Amino acid sequence: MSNRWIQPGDNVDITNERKKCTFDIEKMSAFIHGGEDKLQRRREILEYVKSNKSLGDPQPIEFMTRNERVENASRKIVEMTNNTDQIDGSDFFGEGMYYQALTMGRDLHAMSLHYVMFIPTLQGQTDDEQLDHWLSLAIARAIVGTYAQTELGHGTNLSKLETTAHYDPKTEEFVLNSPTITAAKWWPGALGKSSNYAVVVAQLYTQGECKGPHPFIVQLREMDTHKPLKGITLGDIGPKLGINGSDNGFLLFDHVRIPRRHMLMRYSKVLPDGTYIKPQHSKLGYGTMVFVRSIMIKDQASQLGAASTIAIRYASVRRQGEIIPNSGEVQILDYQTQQYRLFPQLARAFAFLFAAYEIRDLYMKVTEQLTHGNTELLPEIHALSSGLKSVVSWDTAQGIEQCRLACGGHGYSQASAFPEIYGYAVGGCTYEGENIVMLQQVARFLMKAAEEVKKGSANLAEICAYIGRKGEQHSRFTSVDSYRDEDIVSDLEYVARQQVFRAYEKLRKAQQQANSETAWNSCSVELCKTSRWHVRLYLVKNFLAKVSTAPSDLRAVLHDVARLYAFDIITSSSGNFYENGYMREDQMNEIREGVYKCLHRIRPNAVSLVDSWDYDDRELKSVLGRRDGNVYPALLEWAKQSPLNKTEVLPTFDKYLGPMMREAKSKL
Ligand SMILES: CC/C=C\C/C=C\C/C=C\C/C=C\C/C=C\C/C=C/C(=O)SCCNC(=O)CCNC(=O)[C@H](O)C(C)(C)COP(=O)(O)OP(=O)(O)OC[C@H]1O[C@@H](n2cnc3c(N)ncnc32)[C@H](O)[C@@H]1OP(=O)(O)O
Ligand SMILES: Cc1cc2nc3c(=O)[nH]c(=O)nc-3n(C[C@H](O)[C@H](O)[C@H](O)COP(=O)(O)OP(=O)(O)OC[C@H]3O[C@@H](n4cnc5c(N)ncnc54)[C@H](O)[C@@H]3O)c2cc1C
Repeated sequence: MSNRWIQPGDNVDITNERKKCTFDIEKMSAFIHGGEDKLQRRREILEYVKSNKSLGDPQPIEFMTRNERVENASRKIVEMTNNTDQIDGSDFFGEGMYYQALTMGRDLHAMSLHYVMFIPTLQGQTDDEQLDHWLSLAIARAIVGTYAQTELGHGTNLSKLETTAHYDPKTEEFVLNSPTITAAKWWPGALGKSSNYAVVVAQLYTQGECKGPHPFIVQLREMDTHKPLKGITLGDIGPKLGINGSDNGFLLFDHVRIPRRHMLMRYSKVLPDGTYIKPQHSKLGYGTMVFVRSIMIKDQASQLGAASTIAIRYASVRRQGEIIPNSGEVQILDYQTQQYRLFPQLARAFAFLFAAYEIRDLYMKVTEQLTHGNTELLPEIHALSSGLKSVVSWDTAQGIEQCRLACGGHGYSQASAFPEIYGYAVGGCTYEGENIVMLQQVARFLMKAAEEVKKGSANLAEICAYIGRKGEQHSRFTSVDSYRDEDIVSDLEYVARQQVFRAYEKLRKAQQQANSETAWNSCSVELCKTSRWHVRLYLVKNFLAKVSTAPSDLRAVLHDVARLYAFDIITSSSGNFYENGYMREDQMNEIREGVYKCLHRIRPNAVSLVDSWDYDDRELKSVLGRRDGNVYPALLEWAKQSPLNKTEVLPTFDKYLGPMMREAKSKL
């Protein structure tokens, strides 16, 4: 089989790995990315990005100051969006995200929120007339916007946001105000210096009543000078753990007046006389968050896939220590511990990517239904997107860190790209809803389903139908080889169902002794566990189902990866499976052996599996993970670019170290 990843001059070890591959990598890449046509488009976009020198960085961004990063990112995003004819703009999830990943990397930029939240909010929250006016301006880039919801004092609890929008029927205007310091908007991406417009979420007051948080479109800066408008104070919030190419900002209003029609009125409205028309569903205004939570799953999968690619490629070229004395140093990928550390990360990346396709499809279905006023699927998409966002971003952050550790000392260098990948991805545990909080949203959905089952209703959504099933009393497991996909699912369903009812009963008892909010809090650890099991079950089920749709010659290797994902979950929570004698220790030990078998089977294909994800060096931006495996000379070249190496002797020698040593010597 030809292998496009092998080229002359490559490291011998990585080339030998590629020669061992037992499947068609191009076919696997096409399966991973949704078909041959999609793969072909990726290659075309990559060629374009490589050919346009203005889309590149003048030096690795790790060596830039924050100001240089912000400037470099702004230059590139303008160049990138000058050339959107290179992609199918309607395919944000595929071509849009890939084009931006290749060009912008993981540092974010002046327009990240413009594309991820500002435009989607205009699309989702405006009425037809407003859409006509604002969308064309935003798409043409005549205005640059962000999404300003979180405040210094409140991010999670939206009902307590303090920014106010009082309606004045005399002038038909809203008056935006930040009555306290804690009302300052804080965090919105590109708010500090880049955006001149924002969707601002504020408490709407009309006819003397507060109607809760609503979105408004607000001009922040003068069009020509870019100076803040009167009554508006704003700026950058300073450096962060990651995404330092983005000017996340703060914003305060001092009685700023905006026209009535700047309230986004697709769902809620304020009429000229101040009459409030409420939305058909109270959470329709939260739609943009659901959208971002849904697209985050793919983004996170892609970060974990990248980390796995870097670590697995590096482990194939790094030789250290011997397994058999005096037989030569081995590739560190041959150590079982290394495989145990890395292959489950790759398996997770697959599981998350395949779930991302599902949530995208569900999101599109919900959007279509909403155009007909049908809100039936809102609770389901809210629960699934919240749950996946939480579990996936957590596992991704832990997985990236494992990949870094697995690369030893070089993993700690920014040359590896791990610090940047981690800094970028771990933000996902917090933004779009803090993970623990979002898990509790899932739990609300699950507790309602449990209540339905207790009442004898069989009318459960497919996603939680397992809660209503009787299920087996004992695992059907007899041997790893005969452990069928449906048995694996059935075992996970057992544990997930047990956990649902354990939390349900605990909550019910607590509610008999306290009010429902206090009761909820006293059960919230168990409730979060319930949500995690629900999501893990979903991920395993979906992964196995997706593998069954793969071309037949890819199924064996993918099945090993999917089983590793499932076995790893089962064995790392063995206690849950022993409960009520559902599984025996000898069965669990066999599944543990199954993990090692999977590692052994995946080993020869490991490099080719990560190659199949089709990351170009341009996207990985990692010296350790480079395609050709020539890591050591590249590390030396990378280090030479450090600004500290511009001169042989730093001023610090004349100022501090030189005098110190001279003085010490003179005293000897
Ligand atoms: C050029 C770029 C191209 C490509 C980019 C590539 C990739 C992009 C990928 C990633 C993004 C990259 C960069 C962006 C980086 C960062 C952006 C970050 C933005 C932000 O963070 S914006 C701010 C987000 N904020 C939050 O998420 C706040 C979290 N809080 C909440 O959501 C709610 O307050 C909370 C916690 C859900 C509670 O809400 P509330 O108090 O109002 O409700 P209740 O608890 O009383 O519940 C009532 C009821 O309503 C249900 N519900 C809640 N939310 C929803 C919803 N959204 N939809 C449907 N239903 C909802 C809830 O479950 C209850 O139901 P019940 O009564 O149980 O039936
Ligand atoms: C990188 C990044 C980018 C961001 N971009 C934007 C943006 O563009 N626009 C924007 O508006 N916002 C943005 N945010 C803000 C982000 O949405 C919030 O930080 C997030 O929603 C969490 O809210 P919080 O900061 O108030 O956390 P808090 O709610 O204060 O969380 C602190 C702790 O309290 C716990 N906690 C809070 N409430 C509960 C509860 N009810 N039950 C149990 N535990 C609870 C949490 O679990 C957490 O452990 C961004 C944040 C980051 C980190």
